[in-house]
Amino acid sequence: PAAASASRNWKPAAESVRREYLWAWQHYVDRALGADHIKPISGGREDFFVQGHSIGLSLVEAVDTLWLMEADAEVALAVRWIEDNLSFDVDAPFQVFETNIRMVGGLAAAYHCTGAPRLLELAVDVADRLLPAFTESPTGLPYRYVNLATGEVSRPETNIVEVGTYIAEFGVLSEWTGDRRYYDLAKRAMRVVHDKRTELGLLPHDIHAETGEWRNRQATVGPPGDSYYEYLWDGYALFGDEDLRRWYDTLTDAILAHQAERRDGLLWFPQVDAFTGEVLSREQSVLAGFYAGLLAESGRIGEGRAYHDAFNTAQEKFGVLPNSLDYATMSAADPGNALRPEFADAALMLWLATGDEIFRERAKTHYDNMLRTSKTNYGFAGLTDVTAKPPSQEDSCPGYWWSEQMKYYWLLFSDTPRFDYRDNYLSTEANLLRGARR
Ligand SMILES: O=C1NC[C@H](CO)[C@@H](O)[C@@H]1O
Ligand SMILES: [Ca+2]
Repeated sequence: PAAASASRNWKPAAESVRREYLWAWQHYVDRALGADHIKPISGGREDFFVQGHSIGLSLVEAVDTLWLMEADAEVALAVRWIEDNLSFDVDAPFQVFETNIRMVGGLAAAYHCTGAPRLLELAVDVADRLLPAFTESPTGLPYRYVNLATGEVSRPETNIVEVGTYIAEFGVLSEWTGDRRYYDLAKRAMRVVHDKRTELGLLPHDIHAETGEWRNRQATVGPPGDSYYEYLWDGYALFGDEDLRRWYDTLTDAILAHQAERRDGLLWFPQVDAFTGEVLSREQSVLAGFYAGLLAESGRIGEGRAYHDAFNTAQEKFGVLPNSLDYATMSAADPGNALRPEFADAALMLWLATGDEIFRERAKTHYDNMLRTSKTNYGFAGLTDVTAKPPSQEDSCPGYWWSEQMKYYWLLFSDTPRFDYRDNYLSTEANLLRGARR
């Protein structure tokens, strides 16, 4: 990357990230191998998708991170576990969105990095088990749940994230297998949502998969709006689909016109009524912070910088960002932090887009604060209150921790030869679907 300014020596930071990750990985292998989650304080195991039946979520999420860190023995162990143990023939309803971004995406990224054929077979296997959610829907908007063994679909009360966050994972499956069904089904759902935008060009976030009717009035760039917008741009960036770019630009122009607010020189994105533009809430989920990176990736660099500046003001105040803050009062609306990665996600995207060292500095602060507050007996723990002294931990470590922030820090600090810094793609779960240099 064209790091214009003379940058500091980032090697020690990169070595710290790799050391801490492999330390946590070893505890997962020793105490929770095959579990969806390790419980980092007690060393216990925890299920994510289906209570009582883990499918190795954290392991699948870790493969491409381990590979980028050149931890090849650990990659071999993880791939071997998947080849020997992973089966999606589970008679239970799985959430289609989470299963896609984590398992389809995790397996596709592992295949992209290692080339192990079983990984692609399993990505296709689980994607095929998700398809009834799309093909059974009268509108093309997928149901929220599908039974992976029987194909029974359920829960049509859904949202634009859970109907519109598939094109990256489904698109590479279509590219790698030649079967266009995945791409076409993912794109159709995105078109339905775009075509239902309001007069202002805004989108409410809740929708019904059977009637196609909006179920609320509020628009947000946070959950459950966020990755719908992200994947419009990503579908263009990955596959050159001009429809997706046009839909993205139409909706983004409307967001910048009606859903942005400058306050005390900082740029924020309040929740607004999609039909009238009235501001409904100035709470800002920490998950919305990814949007600073998306704006920068998609040519709105000034706005991307400004939004990251806003979240950085909050990081400077809180140390560890709360799950949700109210930017009118800069107070913690939800004082927990479930090890959310979005600030680091956006820092990486902004650094790749600008080469500006400030984003590496901000990500280093994010890492240092996480290390100081979340590290515990057998790994890294979410926090129940970032404002407590010291912040109070909870016995949980989410699957995305293994795929997201530690990978972002590693890519920002290591300059690893295994990553193409000029031509790459990381999904909303940070799954590497383009740019692995084997
Ligand atoms: O898009 C996502 N939303 C929620 C998680 C991280 O906060 C993660 O699963 C992913 O980044
Ligand atoms: Ca994301």
